[in-house]
Formats: sequence, C-alpha cells, structure tokens
Amino acid sequence: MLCSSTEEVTPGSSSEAGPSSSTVTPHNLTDYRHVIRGQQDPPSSSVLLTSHGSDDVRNSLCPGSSTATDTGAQATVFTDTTPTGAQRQLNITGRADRISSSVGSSVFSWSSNTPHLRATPALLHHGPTPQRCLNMTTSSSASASASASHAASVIVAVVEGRGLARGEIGMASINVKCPELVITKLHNLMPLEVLMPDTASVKGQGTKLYNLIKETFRSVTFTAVMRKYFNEKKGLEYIQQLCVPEFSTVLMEVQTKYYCLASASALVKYFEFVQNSIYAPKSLKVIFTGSEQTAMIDAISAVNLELVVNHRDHRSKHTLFGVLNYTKTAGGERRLRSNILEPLLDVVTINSRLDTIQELLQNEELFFGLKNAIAHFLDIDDLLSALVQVPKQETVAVAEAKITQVIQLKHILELVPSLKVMLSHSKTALLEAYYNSLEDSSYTKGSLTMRTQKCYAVRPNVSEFLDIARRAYTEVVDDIAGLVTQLGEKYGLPLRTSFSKTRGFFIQMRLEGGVLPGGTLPEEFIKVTRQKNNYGFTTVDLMKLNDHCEEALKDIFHMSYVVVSRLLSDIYEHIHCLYKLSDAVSMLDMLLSLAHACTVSDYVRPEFTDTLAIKQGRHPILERISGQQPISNDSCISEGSNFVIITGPNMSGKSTYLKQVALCQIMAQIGSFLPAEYASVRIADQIFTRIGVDDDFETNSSTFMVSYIIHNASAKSLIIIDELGRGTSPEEGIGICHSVCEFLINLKAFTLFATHYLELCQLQTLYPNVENQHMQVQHVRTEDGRAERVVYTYQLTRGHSEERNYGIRAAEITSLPSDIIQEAKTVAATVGQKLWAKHYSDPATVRQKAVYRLATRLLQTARNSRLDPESLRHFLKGLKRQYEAEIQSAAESVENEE
Ligand SMILES: Nc1ncnc2c1ncn2[C@@H]1O[C@H](COP(=O)(O)OP(=O)(O)OP(=O)(O)O)[C@@H](O)[C@H]1O
Repeated sequence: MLCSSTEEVTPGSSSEAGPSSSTVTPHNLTDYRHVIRGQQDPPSSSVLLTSHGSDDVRNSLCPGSSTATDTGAQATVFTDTTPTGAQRQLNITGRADRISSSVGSSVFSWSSNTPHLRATPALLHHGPTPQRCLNMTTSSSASASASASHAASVIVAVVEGRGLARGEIGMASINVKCPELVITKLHNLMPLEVLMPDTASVKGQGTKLYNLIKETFRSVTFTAVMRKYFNEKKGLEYIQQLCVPEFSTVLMEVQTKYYCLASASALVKYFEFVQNSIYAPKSLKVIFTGSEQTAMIDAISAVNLELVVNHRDHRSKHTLFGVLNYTKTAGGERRLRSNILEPLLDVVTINSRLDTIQELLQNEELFFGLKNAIAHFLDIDDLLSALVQVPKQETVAVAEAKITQVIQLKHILELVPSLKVMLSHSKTALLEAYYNSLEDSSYTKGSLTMRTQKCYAVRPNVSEFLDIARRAYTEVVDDIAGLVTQLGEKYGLPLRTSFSKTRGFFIQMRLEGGVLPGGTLPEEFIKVTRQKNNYGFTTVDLMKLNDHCEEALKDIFHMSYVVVSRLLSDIYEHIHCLYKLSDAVSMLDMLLSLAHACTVSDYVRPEFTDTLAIKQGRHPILERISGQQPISNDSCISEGSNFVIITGPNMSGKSTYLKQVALCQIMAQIGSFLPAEYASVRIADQIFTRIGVDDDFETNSSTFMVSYIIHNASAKSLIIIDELGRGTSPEEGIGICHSVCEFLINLKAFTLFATHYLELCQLQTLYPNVENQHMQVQHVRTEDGRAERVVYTYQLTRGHSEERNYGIRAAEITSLPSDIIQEAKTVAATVGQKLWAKHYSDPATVRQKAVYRLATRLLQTARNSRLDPESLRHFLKGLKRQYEAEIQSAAESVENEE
C-alpha cells in the first residue's frame, strides 16, 4: 500500500560564475551566459529563471488542453474523448442547436494590407512575447469560475448558421479541447476572449446565441470580427497549411463542418494578428471532437456539484477537483480539470485507466518513480505554444524568448529517457502504449536532442560572427570590471561592480563606518542613489561601456537567433513528438493524481453495468472537509426502479446524498476509484442537476433548468432534482412537481428526486419504477421533557418520510401555546389521513407492480449476472419467494385498508 506523501525532487540550481569579475552577479547576466557561453548542461532551475524571472515556470499556467487517446497511440489520437492539456492546438467543434440569429455591425476588422484594430482585444494588453502574454492573461482575466491556476487563456471563435443552416453552430478554440454544446463547453474552456461575427453581436440586437454567451460569461471580452473572416474555405486552407502531418486525418473529419472551419479561419487570422506572429507551417495539432465522446454536464450542474469551483469561496479547494488533484504538472492539472467537467463515455477507455491506477496502487516503485519523473517536466504545452509561433518582427526580446524556448526544450527532452525507463516497468496496456508512443518518437532516437544540444546556448564554432560578438562582449565586461577597480584605487573607496536590469552595469559601495571620507562623493560619480550605507552610482565612462555592452549583446542575440531559427525549423519536423510527449505526461500525471487520491481516502474500483449500485458510498468533498467519515449510504437505481423519490425534513442530508451520487458517477466516468465499499455504475451520457434555488416562475429561472432537462434528458441520463417548487405555494409546488415527475418517470433515465412534498410519494403506488426512500431522523425529548428534538442520522432508508409535521415539532420548541400546537397536530393528522386514504391501490395494480419488478430483476440478472449455476438457482428461488411475498402482503394490506 502506498502512503500519501511523495518525495519531490527539485531541479538543481546554477553555480555559474560571473563573466569577468567575481563581484558581478546579476541574475539576467547569469542567465544570458547560459545562452551565450554554451555550457554543456545548464542546471534546470537557472533555465527556469531565464524565461520567467523569479517565477517557477510550472506555476505559470496557461490552461489549454489536448485531446488524445488514453492509449497515446498516434493512430487513435483523434478518437479520444479525453479533455487534456496541449497548449497549442486548434480545436474544432460543430453542433446543431436551435438558436436563431439576427444582425449587427462590425467592431473589429482587418484590411489586407494594414491591419486595423478598432476594439481592444484582450490579448493586446499582454506584452510582446507569447509566453509572457499568456501568463499575464492568466492572472488578469480569470473567469468567475476559475481558480487562480486555471484562469482563462483560451480564445474561442463562434459562428452560427444562417438561412437553411440556422441553428447550426461552429466553434473553434485555440489551446483547448472542444465542446459540443456551446455554453457548457465554453464554460469548460474558460475563455479569455470570444470572437463572434459582427453580424451576430452589435447594436443591442445580438443573436440569441450571442446574448446567451454574453450573459453566461460576463467577465469575458467579446470581439466582433467582420463576418467575411469567418470563411470556411480559408479555414480549410489554414488547417491544411498548419496541421502537423501526423494529425492530418482531421481534414477528413472537418471537411464538411463548414461553421467549424469558418470559426477556425477567423480564429487563426485574429490570433496571428494580435500576436504579431504567424504559426509555423505544419506545427499545429488540430482536433475535431464530436459530442458522442464525453458526457454532458451543463454549466449550472457543474456549479451545483462544486466540480471545480467551491460555492462559498472560489479559491477553496473543497471541490471534486480539489479532492482529486495531486498533479505535478500544469498539463496534468488541466487534464484532470477538463476530465471532471467532461467525463468519458467509453467503458474500455475508462477501464484501461482504472487498470493503470490499480497497477500504480499495487506497485509502489512504479508509482513513486513515475511521479518523480513527471514532476520535473516544465509546461510542455506552454512551450509548444511559444515554439510554433514565428514572430513577424525580430527584436532582442523575440530572440531572447526563442533562445529560452530552446533551452527549455532541451530540459524537457532530457527527461524523456528516465520517463521511458519507468514506463518500461509497467504491465498495463495504457502505460505500455505511452511507452511505445515515446519510443516511436524521433527525438528519442536522438535527432532532435542532438540538434538541440548543438544549438543549445549556441556553442562556439557554430557561427564565426557569433564567436566574435561574444568575444567583444566579454572584453567590454572585462573593461568595466577594470574601470571600477581603477576608480576604487584612485579614490581609496570599496567599490564593486553591480548589475541591474534597469541600470545595466553600475558601481555599488557599502560604507561600513557610515561616513564618507571627505564628506562627499567624487564629482565624476553621477546618478547617485543611496539606501542607508549603500551607495549606487555610475560614471560617464561606465555609461559608455554599458552602451557597448548592450550593442554586443544585441548582436549576440540576433546571431544566436539566426542559429536558433534554423534549429526551430528542424524542430517543426518533429513537433508531433512534443504533442505526444505532452499527451503522455499530462495523462500520466492525472492518473498518478487519481491513484494518490485513493491513498488518502478509502476508495474502491467501480465496475460498469446497467445498474447504479453503490454500497456504503460517501460524499467525497464532505469527507475531505470534515476530516472524518461522513455517514455512508447505499444507492441502488436500476432499470426497474429508476425513479427514486427522497423525502426527509430540512437538514436531514437529502441534498448531500444527491450530490454524492452524482459525484461518484463522475468519478467513475473519469476513470477514478470512488469513496465506497463497492460500486457498480451505469455510464451516463448526461448529468443534470437542479438543486435548491428558490423557484420564481415569473422570472422563469427555475423552469429554464427543468425544461432544459426535459428537452435534453435521454434514457442514459442521470437526473438529480432537489426541492423543485421551493418558494412557491404548496399547491403550485406540488402541481409542478407532479407533472415534472410524471414526465421523467416515463423516461429510462435514472432520476433522484428529493422533495418536501410527501404527496409525491403516492407516485410509487401508481408507477412500478418509482421507489420511495427517506432520510431517517430520530426524535428525542428535550431535557425539560416539554418538546421533541430532532436528531439527524443521515441514513437513507426505504419508504417515505413520516416527518409530515416537522414544522409543528419545530414550533413545539418555541413558546407557542400548547393548545395551539395540539390543534395544529389534530388538523394535520386529519388532513394527512384523508390525503393518504386517496392513494391506496387496487389489487390489480399491486399485482402488476410485483410482476413488473420481478420481470425487471430477471432481465437485470440475465444481463449482468456472473453467478455460477448453483448460486444462480439459489438467487432465482429467492426472487420467486420475494415475488410471492410481495403479492401476498400487498393483497393483505389492500384488504386491511378496505
Ligand atoms: N451523510 C452525512 N454524513 C454527515 N453529515 C452529513 C451527511 N449528510 C449531510 N450532512 C450534514 O448535514 C447538513 C445538511 O445536509 P443537507 O443540506 O444535505 O440537508 P437537506 O436535507 O438537503 O436540507 P434542506 O432540505 O434544508 O435543503 C450538511 O451541511 C452536512 O454537513
């Protein structure tokens, strides 16, 4: 068994000395030296500092996702349903929905020669280099639903059909996994910016789709793009030009997805425009995902269930994501998050994940070895994202960024062999497939690594001019050091050379005694700053040398850039390897995280049948919050008993139980173990929740969700409805609940329906597939013996609640006069008797129900049973006895009532 703690090895740190003077240790300079001097193996932490200042690269998340099969095999990459994390990929999706369009006017436009920008696109605020841009985006515009580490960085283009194609929606996103249903999936993408055609979005006359998206994503920037840029022909051309050849089968899939292609064209054009760079040919991973591959969880349900965001505190980790997240990489974290929002449907894929988790749990060495190997990876997607952009202009900053990317690439590639060694110890199909996918990659055969190595930090003798420029730089740095030494001797002062990004080289002096000899500084020392006893200044000569230094550096960067660019064009040929690596690392990280979660709590591997049967299930988040085991409960929903009505007084645990079932379902479908003693799950294609909000039928807020469920639920859905009708009058509430129940009862979906209206429990006698259950409570007398107090057991039991007079009991504890309470009880009892008297069933109905139950149980047994013949015979005999007893007791109870 594994323990919950894991060791984490951080990359080593630089021990690099200054260029010419032992006193010069500016950070930037140290970083440059890695590039300039061509060290063999720069320590990785220095590399991190080079590109991101003091920030750890792994913390600079750029959410995105890649889609790849769990097998990691290239041939099946497109069929995967898994939302993941590749940063630089183009996702395309299409969906027919019934949303109409209308007209508007343009806000953002290009002309063929001079780009003309009239709006302020979100990306333009974020600095020149792609990486920095994305990182800043992360912090500046987190969507409401995002935790800091998952903030928005995805741009989505959406277009809807017109004329005959009205209702069809095409969507393309850069970086992320694509959605099927626009709102939900947009929610999953957490877009930073949404592009829509000007004709759909202006002058207060936006289309329904536009208004809906705008309403849902209040903090997201909307950019109207001229309709002509949503051009499907161009979209197809872009994909042909940009797609990595290994992923080009996507062309077959998208050829007729006109609106997707149109969105893709607007998106690519826009992105290149605002980034002032173009995508390198054959460098993008382009994916098309269809709706059939993942389960649908609408945005409201995701919020209700606290899948990735906590209700009360958006930063809190008390969410399903928080419970399962032990990932080590940004890609793994993104992948887990998007999987939770889009669980899988394919049992084979889910089982292969579960097999892997099981192996990780049984093989400690593999678990810790892989975890350790994974923890060193930088954000591959982030790097990919930067690598595939070819800047339109060459500036020092651009050159510096590209060189940094190459260094990061080298760091990442160096980690591959140890990852492969660990994977070679695995026995499960999934890990083997990932091992093979890395094995196939040409970088592992050395070509890419060799080239990177060669170019990394641009070694001497690669470029003659570069060598000259470097020598010039080193000489200037030596001159600076000499100048400062001379000045120190001349004035008898303890001067030393320093460097800062803003000042360049300057002189520093610390006076121990606190008083200057002679009272003032020599006149040639200018631009003096002082902090206590620390002086900083420069001289005219030093400033001139600084300028020389800058010039030399610029030359070095430009020349290095030329070499690096050559290298990058080689890298593009192998870019698919990086996509595969990113896929492998993020998936492994996610599976390790899920395995880790099993070591923290007692989880069980689910199996998949046509029944939802959970023994002693627990609420995963409640369990984590309370630090102690919550009360566990059994759940059983099957084809013959697929509509469960749950009653119980306030605070008895109904909502918690409902959410528990939904969360366990989601956990099972992402391939996680779950908190129970045993679990059998039926794959749900959609999970709907409508949970505890006051219903205001005038503003339509409640009916929206219910009608959404009614219109979209299928036979394979899981529906959770809690307190429908709350906030309305009892008559209205019961009426609405009744009709909604009657509709849902006729579906084959699994439904859990919690309510305070005990009247609904009669549905059990009318429909054989309805089952009543309730949250048990106990009543104890208060200490003075005057009233009763309710003790919650949180225990779910068959039958309906008897807590009809809960309100009266509550009143008992107050100071209401006892005769009033007595009167209330009498009235309630009479009304209750009358109501229940109406609900008895005639013998024929009772019989039919027993027959129905027997038939469904037999069917279920035929489909799922793994019993040996003897046990099966025994089981069937039991069923027969139960059936006879049901008929007998039902008949007796009817006689009694008569
Ligand atoms: N299985 C459980 N084990 C331990 N504590 C629980 C359990 N279920 C619920 N609780 C606790 O009881 C509180 C009330 O639960 P919950 O909100 O689910 O009740 P409810 O019946 O839905 O209430 P209401 O009808 O007022 O909405 C929760 O905040 C939780 O802390």
